[in-house]
Amino acid sequence: MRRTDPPPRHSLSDWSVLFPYWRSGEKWIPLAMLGGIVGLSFVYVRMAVWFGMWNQQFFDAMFAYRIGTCLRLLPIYIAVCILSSGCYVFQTYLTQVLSMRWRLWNTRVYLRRYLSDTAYYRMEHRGGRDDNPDQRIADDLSQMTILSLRMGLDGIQAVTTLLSFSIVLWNIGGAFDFTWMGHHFHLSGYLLLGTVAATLVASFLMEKLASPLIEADYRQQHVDADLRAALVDVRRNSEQIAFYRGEQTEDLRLSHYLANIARNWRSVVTYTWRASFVGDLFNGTASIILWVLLLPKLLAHALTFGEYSRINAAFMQVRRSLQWFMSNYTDLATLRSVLQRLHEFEHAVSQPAPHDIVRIDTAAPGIDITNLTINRPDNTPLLTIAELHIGQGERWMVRGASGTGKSTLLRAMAGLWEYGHGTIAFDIGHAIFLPQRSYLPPGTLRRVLDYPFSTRHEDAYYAAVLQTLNLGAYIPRLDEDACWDTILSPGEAQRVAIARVLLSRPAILFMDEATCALDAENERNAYAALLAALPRTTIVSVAHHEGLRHFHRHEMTLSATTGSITIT
Ligand SMILES: Nc1ncnc2c1ncn2[C@@H]1O[C@H](COP(=O)(O)OP(=O)(O)OP(=O)(O)O)[C@@H](O)[C@H]1O
Repeated sequence: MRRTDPPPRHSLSDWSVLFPYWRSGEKWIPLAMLGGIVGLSFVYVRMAVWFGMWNQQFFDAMFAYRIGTCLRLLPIYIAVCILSSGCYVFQTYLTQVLSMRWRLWNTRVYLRRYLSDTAYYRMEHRGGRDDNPDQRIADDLSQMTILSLRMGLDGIQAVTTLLSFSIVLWNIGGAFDFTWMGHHFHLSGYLLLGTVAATLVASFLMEKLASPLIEADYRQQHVDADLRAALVDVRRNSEQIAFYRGEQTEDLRLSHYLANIARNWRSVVTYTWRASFVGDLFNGTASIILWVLLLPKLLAHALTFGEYSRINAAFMQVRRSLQWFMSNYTDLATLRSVLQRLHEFEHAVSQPAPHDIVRIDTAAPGIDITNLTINRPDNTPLLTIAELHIGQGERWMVRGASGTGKSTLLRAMAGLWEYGHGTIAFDIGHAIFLPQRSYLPPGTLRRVLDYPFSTRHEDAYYAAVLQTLNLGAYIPRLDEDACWDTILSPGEAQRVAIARVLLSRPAILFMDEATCALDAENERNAYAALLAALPRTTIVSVAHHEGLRHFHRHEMTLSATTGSITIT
């Protein structure tokens, strides 16, 4: 996301990311669990109502010095306490299990969508708001399930509590009769009305003071992610930075992100402080509010201690449940920004890959290009190929000055370039692309050599291929689990990538300066090995080194001035 962009407005459609799990084929078990959790909430609230009645009986007996009644009431209380704690523990357990199941399901779905149809590549190269997919998949999904379950269930419990204790408060609060300016007033359920009015005033104040917290929280997630991404950048490029001794510049860059965090954090602190102040003030003054509401009863000497304790419990419960929105304000703010980010992510992964450059998967040997125009992202033309046929087993060298579009041509062949139009036909399923910098995933060297396939070969085959490419020293380390990306030199990494080709024996091979880090002898050796082992494989190779010309029968030279190709 560009930092100058204001955070987007929250919209109702953001909430749609909550629903797919509950409509999926797996919905029955989670729905049953959810039903169990909600059922336990009702039981829990029913017990709280019972505790209120017990309080009244117990304290009335206590202040009437009826010790026998008190002793009779105590064991029942202990039994219900144990039952209530059991309900609470079981409910917590069910909620945690449900939360994890939901998170795992969502993460699997997101990963599938992120990794399908090269969405991960397009999101990275298009720019825009859909940054930090790692944060979306790893953190936001977890937060979404935990927060929405907790808040949803607390919300249900708050409503149930509110209804149950409102009835209690209405019934035992009685009416308030008074005369004002010569008129007689009769106010039924005034205790309940007074409690609701006081809580709503506090909630209104809270909304006014703390609503910017949502935006501040949204920005906070972004600035935190920026710092994390910059640190990953330093880790990935540690060697280059160390060679340049770029520590100071990196320090400045990281400090810039840190300053953004600090700046936004100040807003978060201010808005949180405001919200907490109103919430805390209201909590602190609750007993005074109740005292004021009870004044008519006190003045009329119409309140026993048992009644007071029951009213107090009911008042607190009604207040707490009404206050649910207030006390969860920060969580609600976080949930809304999490949903907003996930919605943006969903929007980004669901953007269809443009297919203006049509790739036709054909079983026919060779490659056919028709009316191909490749543009730059700003739609200015870069390269045009009217008609080109590359026959099976032919070796083509692609040449041209830097920036003429050689790598972009290969990107278009791989279906990764979306600007332009035309048709490219070849056996897509049996083609391999070798970029200049190979990807070496963590794991054993054997796994690195097999990537991205899971086909296993005989040990002797791996050994022979490594030996051919002068990588014999690594044969004993085939099963060593290591970070090969940092262990192997760039030239060795390129030879490992060529070893992959020799192992997987593709019908078509595209290489983009895939041997540029090798010395002349190893480069010649690598090409000779490829040609000897794969005589029927079609090879299209972007290369600058003159020494490679004699490994190719054909040459395609890209022109910077005309944007066309010359074939020799
Ligand atoms: N993602 C991108 N966004 C904007 N411009 C791009 C992008 N990728 C490539 N280009 C532009 O397209 C042109 C061709 O780039 P390309 O990498 O294909 O050149 P090349 O011929 O392979 O160069 P070199 O020999 O230096 O590797 C360049 O002007 C480059 O700036």
